[in-house]
Amino acid sequence: MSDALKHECGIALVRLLKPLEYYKEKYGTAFYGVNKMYLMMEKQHNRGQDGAGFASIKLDVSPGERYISRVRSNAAQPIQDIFAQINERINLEFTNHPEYKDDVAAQKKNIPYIGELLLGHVRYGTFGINSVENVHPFLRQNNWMHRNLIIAGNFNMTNTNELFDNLIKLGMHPKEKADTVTVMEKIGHFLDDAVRKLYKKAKAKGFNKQEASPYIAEHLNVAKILRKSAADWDGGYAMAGLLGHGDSFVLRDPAGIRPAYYYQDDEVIVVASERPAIQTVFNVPFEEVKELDPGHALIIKKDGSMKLTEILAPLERRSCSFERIYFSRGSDAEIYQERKMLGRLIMPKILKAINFDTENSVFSFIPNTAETSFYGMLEAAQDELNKQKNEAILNEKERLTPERLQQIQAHKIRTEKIAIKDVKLRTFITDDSSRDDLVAHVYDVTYGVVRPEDNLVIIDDSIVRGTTLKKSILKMLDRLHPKQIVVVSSAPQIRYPDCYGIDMARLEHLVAFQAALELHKDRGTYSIVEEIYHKCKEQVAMEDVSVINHVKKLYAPFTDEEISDKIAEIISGEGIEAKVKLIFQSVDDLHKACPKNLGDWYFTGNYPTAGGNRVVNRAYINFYEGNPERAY
Ligand SMILES: O=P(O)(O)OC[C@H]1O[C@H](OP(=O)(O)OP(=O)(O)O)[C@H](O)[C@@H]1O
Repeated sequence: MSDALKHECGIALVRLLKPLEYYKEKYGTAFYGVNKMYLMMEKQHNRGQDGAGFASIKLDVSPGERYISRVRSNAAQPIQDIFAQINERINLEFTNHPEYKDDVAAQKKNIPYIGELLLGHVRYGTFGINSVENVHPFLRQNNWMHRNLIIAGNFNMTNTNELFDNLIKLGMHPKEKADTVTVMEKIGHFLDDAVRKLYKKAKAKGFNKQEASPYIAEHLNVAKILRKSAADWDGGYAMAGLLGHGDSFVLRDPAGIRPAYYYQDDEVIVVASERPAIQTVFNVPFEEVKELDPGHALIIKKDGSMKLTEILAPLERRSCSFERIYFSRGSDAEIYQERKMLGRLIMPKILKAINFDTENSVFSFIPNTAETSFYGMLEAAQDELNKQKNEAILNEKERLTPERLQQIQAHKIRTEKIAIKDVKLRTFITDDSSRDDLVAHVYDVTYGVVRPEDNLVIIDDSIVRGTTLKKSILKMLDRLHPKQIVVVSSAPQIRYPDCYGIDMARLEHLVAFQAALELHKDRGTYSIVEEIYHKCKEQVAMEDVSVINHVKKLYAPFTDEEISDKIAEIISGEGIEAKVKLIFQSVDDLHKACPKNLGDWYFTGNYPTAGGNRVVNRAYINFYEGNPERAY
């Protein structure tokens, strides 16, 4: 959406708890961890298609031997690209050294990428430069093993500038302002500090420099380092890190905005952004994959012991509902039911829009994410039809003939595959410059199933900027000549920017915001736009906690339906012959469907951290002043 660099990504961490020989013996390869990591990343490719990175650490290597490997790619198919590179190198080693085949110790000593500790990352950068330097994991290198830090995160901080200034106050001179660098340098700073203190202690105990290293590794208090580092972070994050000697961690933000799940048995400890990635790759049931609590870190020491520790006092839980609606894979048992419920709950509004005429209505969806909510919508439509049939039978029971009964029973809900998506790509997470063109070409429609007297009911998971509908879908649906097109959004209206990962940074890009502006113009109340601007300006120098979201005032005079109707007008533009009706989920029903993910700031303007209000305030000022900068 504009020009800095943010991340809505997926992470995967694998720690092998047994010696590599064990995996060779049991699973036929010492590269078991690498293979599992490949699958874990593949199963999370929905979270990022712009870049992928992999890092691994070998435990207990001799000085002079390489123990950290990393490979990153921003190629077109980045996950495949990094594993092609990894496999090519491994195969080359085996071809040149057939003697390594059954010698795991030789493999570990001589072949890169193999290791006991592995970290993977898939990146989605909606905008900005997609250079390989921006792809995680990031590395902070040092000759002391335990000072090496490798970071990969699914995160967005609202206060990167403040964090950067705090680093300067610590006397640093960071080489970049990028949020990952800022976060990594912060952890790095406290890691260095902890190492220094432990070295002093070791010295006091009479250890020489060489003896001090294992002492430091053993006593390093990762929780304490994270506590100090994260104290001033404001944002949503699941941050994974490896330390060169073999400790590792994943830290989740105190409001639980970004997701993190883990699983442990006697062979592995695994962490991922999504539960099904773990379930499928390790073939474990739902209940055995646990969610990492907000504000907590999962810390694995080099010796394989694992601890869950509170790092920051948890805030009110406000996990991102957009994860459930769109971002996560719908194969998660809970998410699948939640998406179906979203489709179900919106049915009463649909029935009203089609005047209960199930006979002359075709139900369909915009691929791919909305498919699951379509099934829920269908179940509810089926219930309605059954109700209509029952009523007809009861009304006519005195005069019912077998023919008439058969006629009533023959009535079916009409479902068709109307919209077709020609590429398996997520357009929303494609950078802005190429998106309009992409959405215009990516969809196609099925001809010959819609009649002129039909309502065409089509569900999408969300309408953000409205470009998918305006530039592509509506024009194509109109070529089928239905009487009415009812576009249903399984998500409520997106009215406010998001600054915690699902990147929607510019207010004026949101079609709901544009609709509110138009409504004020229509009603002669446009002066409120300037009033809100002044209120926002007054807040610029305030502390985050005191800032109020004045943008709510822009929407306050209108009902949801008035805004929906105006959006329908905006996206249908000129040239659409069918009547276009737009239906959005209500926020209450969203919460009913997704009770564990109550984070709804993009719909309600109620931000989960203080930084959110600063961001919406800034976004509004930027809009008003025509400033194309990002709000955070
Ligand atoms: O209103 P807009 O700003 O145009 O964005 C909303 C659209 O973007 C997403 O599609 P995407 O292609 O990313 O994913 P999908 O195939 O998983 O549905 C989403 O499903 C909507 O269709």
